[in-house]
Amino acid sequence: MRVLETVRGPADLKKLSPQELTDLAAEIRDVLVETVSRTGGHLGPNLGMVEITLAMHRVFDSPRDRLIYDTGHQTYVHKLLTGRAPKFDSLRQEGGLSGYPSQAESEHDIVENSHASTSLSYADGLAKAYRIRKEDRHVVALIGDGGLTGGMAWEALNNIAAEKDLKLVIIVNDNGRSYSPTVGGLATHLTALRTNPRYEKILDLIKKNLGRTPYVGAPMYEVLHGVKKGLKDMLAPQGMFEDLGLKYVGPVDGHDRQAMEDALSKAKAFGGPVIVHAVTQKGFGYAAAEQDEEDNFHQMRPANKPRGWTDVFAEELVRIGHRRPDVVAITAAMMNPTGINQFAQVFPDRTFDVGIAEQHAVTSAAGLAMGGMHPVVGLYATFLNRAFDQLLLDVALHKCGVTFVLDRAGVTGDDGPSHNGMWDMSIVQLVPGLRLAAPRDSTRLIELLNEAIDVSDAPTVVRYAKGEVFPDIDPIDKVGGLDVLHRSGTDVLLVGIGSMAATAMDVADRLQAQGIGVTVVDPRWVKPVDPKLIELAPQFKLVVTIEDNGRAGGCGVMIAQALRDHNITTPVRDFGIPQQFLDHAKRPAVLQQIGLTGQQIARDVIEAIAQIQGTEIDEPAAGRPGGA
Ligand SMILES: Cc1ncc(C[n+]2csc(CCOP(=O)(O)OP(=O)(O)O)c2C)c(N)n1
Ligand SMILES: CC(=O)[C@@H](O)[C@H](O)COP(=O)(O)O
Ligand SMILES: [Mg+2]
Repeated sequence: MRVLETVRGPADLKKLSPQELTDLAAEIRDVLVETVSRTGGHLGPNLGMVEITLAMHRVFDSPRDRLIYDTGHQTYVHKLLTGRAPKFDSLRQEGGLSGYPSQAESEHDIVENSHASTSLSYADGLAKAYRIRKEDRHVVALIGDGGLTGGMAWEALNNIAAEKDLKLVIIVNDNGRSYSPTVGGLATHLTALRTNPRYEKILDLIKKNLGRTPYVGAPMYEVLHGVKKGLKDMLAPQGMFEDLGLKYVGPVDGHDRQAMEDALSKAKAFGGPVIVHAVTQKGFGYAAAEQDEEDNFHQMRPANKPRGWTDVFAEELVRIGHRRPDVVAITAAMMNPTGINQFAQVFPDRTFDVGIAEQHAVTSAAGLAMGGMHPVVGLYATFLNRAFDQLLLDVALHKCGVTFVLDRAGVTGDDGPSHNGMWDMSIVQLVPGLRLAAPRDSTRLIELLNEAIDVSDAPTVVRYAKGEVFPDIDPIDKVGGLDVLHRSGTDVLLVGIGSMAATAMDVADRLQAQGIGVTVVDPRWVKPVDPKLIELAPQFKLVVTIEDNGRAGGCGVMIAQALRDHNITTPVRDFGIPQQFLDHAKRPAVLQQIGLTGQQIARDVIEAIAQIQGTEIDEPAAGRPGGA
């Protein structure tokens, strides 16, 4: 029987011998490689977390002691050790294990949000609560070197450093990478702590000399190895953590389970905030991941990935860069995933990776614009949430010409509720002067990106979905700023927004088959509302909008408001993502669940038209969230 099969929870770990623990680590790595290669997910980060997670669960008593993981993408080992090994095959599958912590899955899980740099704030709050309630519990927060480049982490550290009696252990999992190598002064400092030349030289000297002394030498070196941390503390440059007033333990070899347990036990005994600096390698123990230059298999990439929206953007941005020397690109630690790496290869001096620091990225972009540049900020749509105030009052208030390119907009699916790009078109509606574009295909993405960077007195946003780019849908006509995509009558004016234009075409065909005349338009620029839409609406019985964004404050709501503002009474049905947190599943499955497929929308529209005409329909549509 495999050791892993004997581990039904953390308590079982404490009974294992050193050899069994070594065997267990190897078994876990085999399971990770075999499963994640099939299901997709974060293989690299989790291969780097095997010994650390074992040590965490052997030194602390989860769930009495709370274990918090920053971003949460590195919790597969935690899941395997907390009773979920039998279900691990269902990772990231619909109805299966989430790729992130899930309170519904286990009492050992607490933070579900996959947005980085939040763990220390949760830990600060939790530890204060236990102190007030006089509960003798530890809080352990694991944060990566990438997570530490986020501003929230430093806000939290500033507070934690002042609370000398918080039972809080912070493990910095320092593998030197976010996706790509971690950037900035912090990364440099962590490297200094990790590889202090004086320390390494002295240690090598001791190792060499002692190694030559028979019998006594080797054991003596082991003794020194045990005091290695002390040596390191003494020789390493005073860390900023200690300058902050935080107790610092390390650097510790994060793949040496015993060393990690010793360090965590020391930290636990301290009884106040302690930072344990663990040095690991992303992808450790699996050569293909260790040698993967791009991102050490941070996120499994399909072998033959089809041409996607990101590729179209990446190539066009390089073309723009050649003709517009004022254009610069900014990424928040996601150079490759956003496609900005191609611009960086050609224009390295005009590319800025600011770390996982979206707020800084946006306000720095405002500064760059004030200085005469035209920044293009590449983010995942969901991560713009974090920089709303900066967009509103640093960029838009000053009428800065900054272009935001939001990838992974709409339902992304696999990465769970906090990764869907379902809030961006709602929050940008609130920004005065901002212009929002939603391309339906690659031709429109290229057009709209070029139109956006020509706007120099307001923020512009271009947003598109995850994955494969949709086939071009050429317009049959143009009316003002509207592309007319289908024309079979004036019962329904169907506004297909961005990637949902293809769905709108499907709906139009289904309605036409039922004798309902439809005109499908794509506004391309969805904010401000195109005056032509307002002019056309009275000619129709019903206006229908379809968007891959939350319905609350979405484009549909804004179009309905614009019609009301012009005293137009044509009713509007807005279809979008219901304002819910959506469980992980593949995108098509989620769209089906929320009623955002052509068939479901067509059925709702037929019902609506029947109500308007006062006629009966054969089979009333079953109620569904997306069309409500
Ligand atoms: C606010 C935010 N921006 C970007 C991301 C995308 N992202 C996911 S994991 C990751 C890198 C995390 O690096 P690190 O914290 O060092 O953890 P590691 O993967 O190295 O273990 C990034 C940038 C995110 N989850 N949250
Ligand atoms: C954890 C994280 O934020 C990303 O790694 C996330 O998994 C996005 O994955 P994609 O790049 O595949 O959309
Ligand atoms: Mg890292």
